[in-house]
Amino acid sequence: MNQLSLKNINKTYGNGVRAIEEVTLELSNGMFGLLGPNGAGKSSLMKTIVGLQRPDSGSITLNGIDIVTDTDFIKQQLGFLPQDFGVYPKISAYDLLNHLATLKGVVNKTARKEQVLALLDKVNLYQHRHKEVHTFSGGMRQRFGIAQALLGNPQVIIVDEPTAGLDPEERNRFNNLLSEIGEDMIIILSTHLVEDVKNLCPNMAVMHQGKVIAQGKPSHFINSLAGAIWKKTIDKKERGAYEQHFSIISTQLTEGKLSIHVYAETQPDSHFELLSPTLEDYYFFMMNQQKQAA
Ligand SMILES: Nc1ncnc2c1ncn2[C@@H]1O[C@H](COP(=O)(O)OP(=O)(O)OP(=O)(O)O)[C@@H](O)[C@H]1O
Repeated sequence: MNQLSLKNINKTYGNGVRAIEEVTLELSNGMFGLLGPNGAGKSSLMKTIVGLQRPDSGSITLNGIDIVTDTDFIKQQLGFLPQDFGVYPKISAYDLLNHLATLKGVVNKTARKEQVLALLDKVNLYQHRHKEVHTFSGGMRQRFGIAQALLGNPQVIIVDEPTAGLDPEERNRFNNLLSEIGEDMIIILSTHLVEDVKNLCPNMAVMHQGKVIAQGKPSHFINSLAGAIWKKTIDKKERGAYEQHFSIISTQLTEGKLSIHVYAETQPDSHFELLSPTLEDYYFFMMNQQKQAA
């Protein structure tokens, strides 16, 4: 069982933005969802774990080894699928993966060929191995990204917003691939999509303005709101009045009417219907609390 421990991580950029503030997380094998709105600090945290930037303070260890100072160790043990891969050179998927495998230190030619073909098969790109990666669809590129992240059998895989821009079918396929590989290693999925975390991750954390504001199991978070999420359909014009009297955590427009979800310990009025809370409700509840505290 792998153990990744982050203790009191801080990072402030040169422009004064405090992107990571006292982040402490404990992760072991399986998928871990890091959820938060744009700008919450997820990418900054990922880059810090990967070793692309150093934290100002705090420690990160993988299986007891300090990976902030021992960057060679983390490079061998880690695969990264960044938010933006940049431009792909005009070479085939096989040649590119083979080249990346060499960079990752897989020196034996036969072993490298075997690994590259096995990975292309794993991510369902074997039949496309002679095509150039820049001609791939978004979903194929992301699956190729997973193949390169898996080179060298890493213990930790980090994927940053991997399904952004994918159509629902490609997103589903990509998520299935993630959950298949997720059992024997740590996979960190950084995303603003609550649904992806709900479907894939047995453990998660919520980030907001550089801080971890919640960490635990999605089911635990959902249960913590049992009996307290209420729904009512109102007229759009009534929104302001409801906002004044109730703690509205989310709104949804359907056929010109507004469906509101309200957090309340008791039934706000007899027209409110009690709901079984979802992870979306928990996430919006937490975001709402942060807004109120600000
Ligand atoms: N290199 C940098 N220099 C200065 N500020 C930065 C830098 N990178 C990120 N930031 C700022 O740090 C904060 C956190 O950004 P970060 O990209 O880590 O958030 P995020 O949760 O990953 O959001 P997104 O999903 O939009 O990438 C933001 O205010 C951002 O503008």
